[in-house]
Parts: sequence; structure tokens; C-alpha cells
Amino acid sequence: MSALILDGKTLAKQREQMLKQRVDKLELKPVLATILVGDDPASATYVQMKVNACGRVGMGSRSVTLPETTSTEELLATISELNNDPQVCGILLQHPVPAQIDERACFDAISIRKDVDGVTTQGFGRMAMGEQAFGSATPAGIMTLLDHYGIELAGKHAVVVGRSPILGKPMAAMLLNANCTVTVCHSRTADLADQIGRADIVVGAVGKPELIRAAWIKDGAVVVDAGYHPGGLGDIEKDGLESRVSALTPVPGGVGPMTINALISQTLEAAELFA
Ligand SMILES: Nc1nc(=O)c2c([nH]1)NC[C@@H]1CN(c3ccc(C(=O)N[C@@H](CCC(=O)O)C(=O)O)cc3)C=[N+]21
Repeated sequence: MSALILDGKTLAKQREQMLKQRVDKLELKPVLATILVGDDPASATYVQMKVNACGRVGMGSRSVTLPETTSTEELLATISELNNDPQVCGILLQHPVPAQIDERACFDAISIRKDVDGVTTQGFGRMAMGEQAFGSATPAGIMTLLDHYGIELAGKHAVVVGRSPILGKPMAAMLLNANCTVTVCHSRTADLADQIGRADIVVGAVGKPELIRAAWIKDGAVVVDAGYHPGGLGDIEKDGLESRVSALTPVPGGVGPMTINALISQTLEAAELFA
């Protein structure tokens, strides 16, 4: 057996074609506002990738860059301006922000209608309850990828490793809503190897290079890796997996491009729904 490769890079490209056609039908072009606080080069690269994706589908973007020393109040003021700007239909606040800032307060200041990255408490709650909401971009992109490849979810045991507010927690809720039996593991899980061994679907969302060992994963499982570390490593060790699992996401070229695609899809949806 050779695993089905869940090719997020190609799917994101295909979906951009469709998005572009929808954007072309709108009178006003949707604008995504991006906020980058500080000068972490990796964060700057990710934000630039999001801006570039907007350009490829014909959407506009507004890049706000704030200094490393920005206070919570200053960031809240920026968010408030963007909330009140009728040209802006989506707001992305790049995570993480510097330690002196109350990130949760800033995420929650984003208008629910403009929360196209799915980071607000209200958006999370609505998504978890199955109400209309924009999902957190990375798990939303993963769900689109699994759906595109026809991966069956109902009744499957999914093990999510990681419980962060914008990745592990919303991932677990989305898989639960898709009728998976969901186990959430994290840094304090005592028997991680045993938990992983019971998974039909494994999602690596811990942000630790190859924390999840290939040998723990059972034959035929579906392997989704949201990690991306220096040297091209994911959260999941891939040694020998391709010949014995049923499907896996490559790193890079799997989850990352789908994250960006979810963000721009939801920005367009916000424009169609609320503009
Ligand atoms: N509010 C917020 N929302 C986010 O969605 C968010 C965030 N903050 N902070 C940081 C993480 C990281 N992230 C990535 C998106 C795309 C790639 C991506 O496309 N990566 C390419 C490789 C890129 C390369 O070559 O460096 C790939 O996996 O194929 C990676 C990482 C979004 N994040």
C-alpha cells in the first residue's frame, strides 16, 4: 500500500481559480487587513504569503505593521479602526504577539463579521455549537482538505495532539461536529504513544518537531501534520509511514497552503455575506 498524499498545495491552487471567479463578480473588491506586531521574520513571511494570496485571487489587502513595543491599548485602537472601516471585510491578527500584549483581548476585539481567521471566543463558540461562523483557519483548511479527498470521518477515532486556541481546540470541535470520536492529547498526556496507537486519524498540532513517532501510528491511519519546523520537519515523524498508512499530508505542501486558502475563502465569504 502507498499512502494517498493529501496535496494541500495543489488543492489550494485549484480553489484559488474558483475564488478568483467569485471575486470578479463582486462590485467592490474584498479587502483583508493584516496586522503584524513586532519584527519576527517568520511571522513577516507568513503575513506576506497571505497578502500575496489575496493578490492572486484579485482581492485587496491592507498591511498594518506595529512596533515590538506596542501596548494592548494601541493594538485595540488599531483593531477598532479596522472594525469601523467599511472597506475592510476581514481582519487577521498574526499570532503570536509580543508578551506585553493581551492577545486574547485583542482577538476578541475583532468584529465577529470580520473574524475571517476564526480567532474570537464568540466565533469559536458558534463554530463549536454548529452555528454559522468562520472557523479557525488551520483546522478549517484541514477539514476542506479531508473533505476534498473523501476521507471518511463519521465514527472514526481522531486523536488531536495539541490544545491551542487557534489549532488544537477548534480542530477537536470540528472533528466532533463531523461525527468523529475525538481524543485531545497534550503536553501532560501520560500515555501519548498508546493514545496515538488507537487513532484512525492523527492530527499533529503541538508545535514540537517529530514529537509524534512514526512507530506509534497504526497501519491504515490518516495522518495530518500541522507542524512546520526548521529543516522541513513536522510534528509527526514520517519514517516508513508512506508505505503503511492510508493517507498523509506532506510538510511542506499540505496543511500550510490550506490555512492560507481558508483565510482568503472566508474573507470572500465575509464580503459576500456582509458587504
Ligand atoms: N492569527 C493567525 N492565524 C494563522 O493562521 C497563523 C498565525 N496567526 N500565526 C502563524 C501560523 C502559521 N501559519 C502558516 C500558514 C501557512 C504556511 C504555509 O503555507 N507553509 C508552506 C511552506 C512555506 C515555506 O516554504 O516557508 C507549506 O506548508 O507548504 C505556514 C504557516 C499561519 N498561522
